[in-house]
Amino acid sequence: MDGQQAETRNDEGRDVVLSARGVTVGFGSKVVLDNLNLDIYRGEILGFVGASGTGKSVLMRTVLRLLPRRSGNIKILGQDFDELDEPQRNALDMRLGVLFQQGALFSSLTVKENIQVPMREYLDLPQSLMDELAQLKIRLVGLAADAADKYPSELSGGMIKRAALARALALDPELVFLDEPTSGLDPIGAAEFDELIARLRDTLGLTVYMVTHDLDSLFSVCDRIAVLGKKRVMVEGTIDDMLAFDDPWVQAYFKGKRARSIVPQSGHAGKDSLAQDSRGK
Ligand SMILES: Nc1ncnc2c1ncn2[C@@H]1O[C@H](COP(=O)(O)OP(=O)(O)OP(=O)(O)O)[C@@H](O)[C@H]1O
Repeated sequence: MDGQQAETRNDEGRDVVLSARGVTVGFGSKVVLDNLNLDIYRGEILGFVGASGTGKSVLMRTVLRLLPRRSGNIKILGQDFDELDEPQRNALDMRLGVLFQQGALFSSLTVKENIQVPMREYLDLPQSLMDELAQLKIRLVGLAADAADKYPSELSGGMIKRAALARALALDPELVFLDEPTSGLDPIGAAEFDELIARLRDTLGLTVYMVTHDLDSLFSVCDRIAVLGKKRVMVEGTIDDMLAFDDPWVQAYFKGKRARSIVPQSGHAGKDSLAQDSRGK
């Protein structure tokens, strides 16, 4: 099977890069996700929210095959990992980038060496070329060239996020998973990181799956939002869809005191108008 050619269009002609159907995940007697469905479309930034402990990380880890699922089907870029052999799985893995919470850089490796970890794992390149590629990624995420030889302990929180993003982009992925990328950053650092994500999406054509608690991120860069609750995706769509959705948590989240200072509450909240009202003002 040629994975690159797999059909990924849905009935409406949209290019679905990730499709989860009937996904159930649990631990012992505890069911965390029950019959969950989700689609992510090519080129979008999908913001994934939900109360603490609802299973956002569990879903991301399940999609990345770090956790087993009890049932259901997940297709990424038109392919189901369960149906692939090892070389095909590796080829598909190379098309995905992941930024875990807290950056998760290897503390004993420099930034350059961290970025080269996936290159070493999946590619066979001469060191000089890997050095050049690492420098390209470092510039791409807005770090200075001399960050290459620094260790994570020598970097600020914002620089660590950028270095981790550079590592996630090491293999030029099509789909990038970001787990709370702006957590721990000050508002200006968070806004700059959001802008970087949006710019990379625009220039590289990335699709971004972003778990976040950051209302500003949701309103300034996300094209669509999915809300996890009651063990499934309760609602997915635009801000207007969120504002109109009748659920106490969704209402409190999108119409609460903090949201009121960010989100236009009158409906027809286009993303551009949201961006102006958000942290970037
Ligand atoms: N390996 C595990 N073993 C047992 N229970 C787990 C495991 N991983 C997660 N859980 C449980 O699954 C539920 C969902 O956890 P998860 O970390 O996905 O929540 P979350 O929505 O990402 O929360 P937060 O927003 O606080 O990060 C929690 O009740 C958690 O205790």
